[in-house]
Amino acid sequence: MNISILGAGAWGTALAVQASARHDVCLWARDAAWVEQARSSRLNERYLPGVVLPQGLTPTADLAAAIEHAQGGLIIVATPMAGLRGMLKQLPDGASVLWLCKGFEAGTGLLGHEIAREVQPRLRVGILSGPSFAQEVAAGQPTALVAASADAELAQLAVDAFHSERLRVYTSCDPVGVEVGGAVKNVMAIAVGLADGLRLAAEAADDVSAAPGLNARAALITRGLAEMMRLGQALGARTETFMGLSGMGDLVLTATGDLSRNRQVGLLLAQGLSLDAILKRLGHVAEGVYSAATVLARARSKGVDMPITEAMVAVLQGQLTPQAALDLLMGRQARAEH
Ligand SMILES: NC(=O)c1ccc[n+]([C@@H]2O[C@H](COP(=O)([O-])OP(=O)(O)OC[C@H]3O[C@@H](n4cnc5c(N)ncnc54)[C@H](O)[C@@H]3O)[C@@H](O)[C@H]2O)c1
Ligand SMILES: O=P(O)(O)OC[C@H](O)CO
Repeated sequence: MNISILGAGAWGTALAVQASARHDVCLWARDAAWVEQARSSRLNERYLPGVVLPQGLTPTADLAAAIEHAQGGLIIVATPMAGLRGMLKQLPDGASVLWLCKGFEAGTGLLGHEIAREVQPRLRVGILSGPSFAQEVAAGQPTALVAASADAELAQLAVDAFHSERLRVYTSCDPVGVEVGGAVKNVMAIAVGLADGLRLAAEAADDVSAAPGLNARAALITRGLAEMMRLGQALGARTETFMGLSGMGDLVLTATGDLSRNRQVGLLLAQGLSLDAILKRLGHVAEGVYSAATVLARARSKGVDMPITEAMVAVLQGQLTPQAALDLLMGRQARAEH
């Protein structure tokens, strides 16, 4: 199959490396200088250091050629959420496209499938999501993903493109649930990072008496899942999706795995670094930072209560300290669990 991956960050590059073992893969980057360098070095030192780009993978800066290459095949949009709208606008009618980004669009508050419906309704669209750190996928470490689309043939195309003995690809007919899971887990990973970071700071100060520990981590993950499900149900998702790879699976990975950029944001905020300094240090996108406020706005518009998200928005906007956010969550009125 001919596959074009649009966006040569960590995740686009990792999937391109995997797919190029069996398919003819074009990897488009907007930075022509990067393409020149990648063609000669066969490396992506900026976004995925140490991973060799196989010969079956062709880096290109020519977007029209990349789109042409995937005619009758598959286009993967691998930009952050902020780039999805611009990419979809350039794709031809009838193209088969999946995106990898996880979030709500800042400003409009839309999910990917809603953006697609708005800008290019004649595309065949879906999402590829699930618990997956780019570095592990690039290294061939076992991973399971989920391809979600209302178009079952398109989800199957994702299986044909990426399923292998190292990378399992499940299908789902619930794009709404898969997208909500991917967006909300990033915000929850910031929250868990924040709590774990407070614990580390307390250990460094040799006073862990009231610091959040493993109990707090489990509570945030579980109540985070409850928030994710409430919002998903309000937006028309299927409940069982949140028990799957793109819900609980990705929430557990991102909230507890130190490779997560969103978790790192929380850990570093708890150390007292400013958000600007953290984003510079990461050098990669942390979608939860940009979509937290839109998750909250979307939830409020549906009358959905999302207290952890609300506290994270206040921390990210500098209105609450990490400790005050935790105190606020612990001080909420008692209520029934379900
Ligand atoms: N890294 C992972 O392990 C991983 C795994 C699953 C999903 N994701 C999701 O995939 C998306 C991309 O993540 P990443 O890790 O590859 O990011 P990254 O920060 O490593 O790279 C982002 C890439 O997109 C390009 N880009 C940024 N804005 C753009 C725009 N407006 N138009 C075109 N290109 C643009 C950058 O130049 C860069 O090449 C995110 O939404 C992320 O949540 C990442
Ligand atoms: O590094 P993060 O926090 O963007 O998470 C990466 C992936 O979404 C994990 O599935």
